[in-house]
Amino acid sequence: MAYDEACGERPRLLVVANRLPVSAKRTGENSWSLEMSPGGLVSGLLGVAAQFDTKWVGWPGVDVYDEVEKRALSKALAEMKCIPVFLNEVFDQYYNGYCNGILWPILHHMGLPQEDDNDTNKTFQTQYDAYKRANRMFLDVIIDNYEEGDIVWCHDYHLMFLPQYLKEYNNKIKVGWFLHSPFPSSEVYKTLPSRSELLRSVLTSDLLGFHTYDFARHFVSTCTRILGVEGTQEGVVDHGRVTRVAVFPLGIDPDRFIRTCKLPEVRQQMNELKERFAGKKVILGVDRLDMIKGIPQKFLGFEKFLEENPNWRDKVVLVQIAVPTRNGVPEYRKLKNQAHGLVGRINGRFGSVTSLPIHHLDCSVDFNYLCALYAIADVMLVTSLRDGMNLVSYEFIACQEAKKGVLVLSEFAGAGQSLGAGALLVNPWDVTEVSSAIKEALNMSVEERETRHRVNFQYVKTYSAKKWGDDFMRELNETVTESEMQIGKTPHQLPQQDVIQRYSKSNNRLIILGFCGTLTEPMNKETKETDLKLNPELKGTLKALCNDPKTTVVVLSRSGRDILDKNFGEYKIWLAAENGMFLRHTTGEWVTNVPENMNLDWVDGAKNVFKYFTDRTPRSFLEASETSLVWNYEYADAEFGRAQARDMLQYLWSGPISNASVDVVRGNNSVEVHAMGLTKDEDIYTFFESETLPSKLPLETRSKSSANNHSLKQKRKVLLNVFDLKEDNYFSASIGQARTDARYVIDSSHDVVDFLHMLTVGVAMTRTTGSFSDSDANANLQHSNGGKTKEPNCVVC
Ligand SMILES: O=P(O)(O)OC[C@H]1O[C@H](O[C@H]2O[C@H](CO)[C@@H](O)[C@H](O)[C@H]2O)[C@H](O)[C@@H](O)[C@@H]1O
Ligand SMILES: O=c1ccn([C@@H]2O[C@H](COP(=O)(O)OP(=O)(O)O)[C@@H](O)[C@H]2O)c(=O)[nH]1
Repeated sequence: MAYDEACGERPRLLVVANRLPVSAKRTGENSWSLEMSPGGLVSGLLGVAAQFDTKWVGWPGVDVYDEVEKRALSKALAEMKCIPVFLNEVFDQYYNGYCNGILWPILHHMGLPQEDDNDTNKTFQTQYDAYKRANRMFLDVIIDNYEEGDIVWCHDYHLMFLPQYLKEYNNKIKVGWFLHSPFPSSEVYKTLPSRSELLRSVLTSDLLGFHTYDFARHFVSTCTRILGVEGTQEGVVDHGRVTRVAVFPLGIDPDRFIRTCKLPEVRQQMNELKERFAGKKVILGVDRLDMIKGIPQKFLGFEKFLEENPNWRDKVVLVQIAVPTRNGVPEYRKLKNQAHGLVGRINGRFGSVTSLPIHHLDCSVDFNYLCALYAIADVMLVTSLRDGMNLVSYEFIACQEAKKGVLVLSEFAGAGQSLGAGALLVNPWDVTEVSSAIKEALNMSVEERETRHRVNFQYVKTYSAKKWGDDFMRELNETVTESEMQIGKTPHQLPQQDVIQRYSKSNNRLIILGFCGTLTEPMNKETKETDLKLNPELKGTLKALCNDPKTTVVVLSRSGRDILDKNFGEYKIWLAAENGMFLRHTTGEWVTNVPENMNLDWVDGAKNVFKYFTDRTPRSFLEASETSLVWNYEYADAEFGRAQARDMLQYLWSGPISNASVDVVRGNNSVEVHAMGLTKDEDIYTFFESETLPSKLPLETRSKSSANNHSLKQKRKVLLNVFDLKEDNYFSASIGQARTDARYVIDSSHDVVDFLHMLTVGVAMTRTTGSFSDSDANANLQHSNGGKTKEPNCVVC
């Protein structure tokens, strides 16, 4: 269902992109002609606009300084729902400079150009300043046109500062950002001066979209490496704030192409073209004349084909439409000369008086003619060296219902991931491979062409631009709703005073405590698992709590039996080692809680991988037990630690744990693998909350561990009865973590010491005076809050 159908009315949308869908050309004083703008971004977005109440904000394609003229052009554009941003004097340094001279090559793995020492008016810094200024100019226009509730969808690398500016202006605006180009590997991105500021700004958006998983993965890993933030399944997490990162492959409006191919005038153009190329197969190329499109590589591949297949020389023609683009950038001007040189060489080598193998046009063509060309071509040749999507490939397929020609497609275009099944994929750098693919395409049987075409045609029909827009908007709305709910769920400080009062009055109490970070003495960067020690300040308090016959104290830890024995041997306490795999009664004997048939074959292999990374990551450490492995890099360099964790997970998934029944938990600063179904740290907080246990198991593992769930439910039932743990009758608190399933938070392990101490004081006072008053509590506690009325029986920290 489309988004608008679900909501009843069309949502208002401001689409903000560098280019408006129409560009103005001055035809006289105060008069303009408006032409369709080139490029896939515009084509793609045109397919989206209908289902929203859309207005476009963007550069109109010309400089206009005179206010009267500005008003006239704005009026003409308003009829097309377009709002101009007049960039004028900023344009050159912003668009030719920072956007297309610096960002574009970086995004496409082409490296930063050398800064020109002689031109002090045009440096990285001046271009960067212009870029920021231009982004502010977009903001100003948006502010003038924004109405409450509008969704603002920013597009592409031209507008990386806009999300931050928008959120600074009004944090409530729903902001999405979509990148139409690829996102590079962090190794390439990190060469960019000002790399962090751009990432930070983009991360203020609610939703970030990319064409492919590769680009999204590069983005997330770049953020983790450069900013030291956390990368998760959902996206990027920074100080508890999640920026959702997702994949939305753009498509086209296929029906527009199918309809156009049926128009009489287009049929007429097709006939003319067929006549013009009678007796020859037509290979078609349609690209902006951009370095990323691999036009020289295409010519070299074609030259090789002609060289090696003399019988084809007068039977094939390559028609290349090279749409002029970004002439203000020196690299593009050089490319034009290079392309012309190659065309001259190849035509000179293989042409004759009456026929030329390459027809190269330095111009754009109108839409109808483009459709006619797509429709009559036998082969479409796309050799991009790197390309966000490449919609030309889609358009060709949409126009080939009758002919069922072959798409030869670069594996480095985003489209390679969607149309790879029906296309012949090539590495454009490999001229021999391109040449062979041309040959294969030209000789392909009708049956094979039909099968390949069917696959791709189905894809192009289904994954349209409309679907792309719907999916992005739906995700944006869901993301915003979820994050609003998350804010509502942020836990409050533990109401210590209230807990103490009710704890004192209760006759049957259960305290469940963690160990590391809860009861341990303060740790430093060098602390190892084996060195963990119970905080000496707690000894007396813990003894008092354990010796109280009305109180049962449990320490539930990830640590192994040895460590717990060493620290708690002298206490009358329950110990649950390895997250409950081993239990020790207050009398001191350990019992195993491991299911008999549990397969632990994976442990040794995984341990080697953990050890490898521990050895190579200074200040990280490994906690290994019989059933679980935890690699902790809390004290390692944050950026390096995260990068290592990611690599480690990749090794683990592809090797030792690929077929094992394990849970993998990616913590803030740790990677944990444990036998499936064991309680994870955070599960204890939800254990008493609801009937569905454990709450956090990933969907795909739930069914496998249903037997385990059943036994957990049983245990829960027993505990609920014994301790009378009604819903409101217990208090769970996590230490210093904002994102938690616990109901409350306690700021630090110091506060845990104070709080546990106060529990014993409360009991003593109640015993001597019969009550524990607010003033008693206030005299002793720094952190206190108002709270509930029922008697608490359970405290989980
Ligand atoms: O506006 P220009 O500087 O003339 O450039 C035209 C567009 O080029 C880029 O297009 C990208 O978007 C397409 C649609 O998502 C995608 O298929 C293609 O692979 C990309 O190169 C650029 O990203 C756009 O902003 C430009 O408008
Ligand atoms: O003379 C032309 C030839 C092509 N196109 C359009 O330009 C877009 C190119 O998009 P693509 O995604 O392939 O690459 P981009 O140019 O955006 O990098 C396609 O929609 C083409 O229909 C155009 O406007 N004029």
